[in-house]
Amino acid sequence: MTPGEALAAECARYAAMGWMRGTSGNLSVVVDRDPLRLAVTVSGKDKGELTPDDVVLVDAGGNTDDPVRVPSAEAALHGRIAAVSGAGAVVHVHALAPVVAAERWPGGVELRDLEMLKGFGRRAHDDVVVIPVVPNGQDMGVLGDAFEEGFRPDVPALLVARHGVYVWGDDLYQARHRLECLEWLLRFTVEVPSSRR
Ligand SMILES: CSCCC(=O)C(=O)COP(=O)(O)O
Ligand SMILES: [Zn+2]
Repeated sequence: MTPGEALAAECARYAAMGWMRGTSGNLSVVVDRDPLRLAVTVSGKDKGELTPDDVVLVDAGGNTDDPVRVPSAEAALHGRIAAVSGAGAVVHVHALAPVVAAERWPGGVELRDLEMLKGFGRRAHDDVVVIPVVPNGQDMGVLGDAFEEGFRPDVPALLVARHGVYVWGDDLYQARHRLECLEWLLRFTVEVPSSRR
């Protein structure tokens, strides 16, 4: 499968889950590590209807020399996450539970004692996972600096307040599995009163 085919297929899956409403969300895969180059989804299109041609090659700063396609407005944050974490794929969706969780716990969202933590690469018990939250903004350099400040190699996710969630992994499939488990964990956390958790 080409990067374009894989990105379009993953977008269709997330869109069907209601996590890419409107034209929201963007995905990327690393196609070269040195220098870093990523294939990222185009900006402003319905991500449930992408074709394999709707991807753009960008550098670590999100810049492209493609004369036609416009990369995601968030391509530079994908580049920063891939550079800092070593991830091979970065996914960003606008699912609701991550945004509600970030709103309630702007200092970071604590997760513990849940079996689904294993799907996020952590232990179900005797472990506390804190998902960092950064303020939203339109400057990807500022967002990237905030991400890097709170980066921990054992937490492959970032919540952007009033915006959405980023998750990454070795490839699109690991990123997807982590995202699906994290969304479940965050939904549980916002829906179940703290006295029951
Ligand atoms: C209604 S979506 C607003 C922009 C955004 O947050 C997003 O994820 C999509 O941006 P892109 O440039 O990748 O289409
Ligand atoms: Zn977004």
